[in-house]
Amino acid sequence: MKKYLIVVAGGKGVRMGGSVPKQFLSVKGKPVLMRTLEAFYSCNKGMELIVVLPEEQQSCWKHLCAEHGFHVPHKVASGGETRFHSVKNGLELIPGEEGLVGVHDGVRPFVSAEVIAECYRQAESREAVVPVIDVVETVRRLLPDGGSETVPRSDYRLVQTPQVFAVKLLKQAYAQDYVPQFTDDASVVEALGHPVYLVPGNRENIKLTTPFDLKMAEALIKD
Ligand SMILES: Nc1ccn([C@@H]2O[C@H](COP(=O)(O)OP(=O)(O)OP(=O)(O)O)[C@@H](O)[C@H]2O)c(=O)n1
Ligand SMILES: C[C@](O)(CO)[C@H](O)COP(=O)(O)O
Repeated sequence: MKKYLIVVAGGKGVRMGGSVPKQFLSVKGKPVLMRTLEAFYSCNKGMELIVVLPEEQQSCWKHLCAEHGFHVPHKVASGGETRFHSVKNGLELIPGEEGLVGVHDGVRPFVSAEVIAECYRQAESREAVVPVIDVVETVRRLLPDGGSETVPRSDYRLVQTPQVFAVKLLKQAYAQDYVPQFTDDASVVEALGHPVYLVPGNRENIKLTTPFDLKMAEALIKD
């Protein structure tokens, strides 16, 4: 079955701050986005990769690829106003309705080969698959009166990417109008009434969101 991956890197990185877009930040000598693409390419060289980047960053990306001798084949789509709009732009580069498509955050370079394989494998029958991890701390919910209460953490999971779907289903989902509750792809698919199947993610698969996460990233790289 044909496999696609949309790697979204069209955000502003406000929480990371700094002048270099976070997907281009160097972690142990290599830009984060290259590490992310390599994680998928080393698993499956036949997967078609689509990178979504803000238009104004695309020439910088081209230069970085030349500078690092980066030859993982990929197409480039333009970033949108929100993650939803960026995914939608990436989907436009996928012809027809056959196959499976994953959506992955460009700033999650530590996804494991096992998680990638399992997400795509389960999507063949489930059509909508999301990797999640357990919550390892106690969770409190804030109450309207200003107080708070502990909630059962076993009722919750933390959501990662890649989220993998049947192409036909994801295209149908992204034809809906945007609402701010669409914070990931599963929420867009669920709005159609389609169930989402959960598989175990890997704890290292952090989203590089703040400067602290960069320190974690440096520590996670073995080479
Ligand atoms: N308009 C947007 C917004 C986000 N993303 C991507 O979605 C992923 C997850 O988003 P997040 O980590 O929240 O990135 P930013 O939106 O860039 O971060 P911030 O909210 O701090 O600005 C990132 O790879 C980001 O580039 C995107 O492609 N297009
Ligand atoms: C898609 C996502 O990575 C799942 O955890 C996450 O929702 C993206 O982060 P954002 O801050 O909502 O853009």
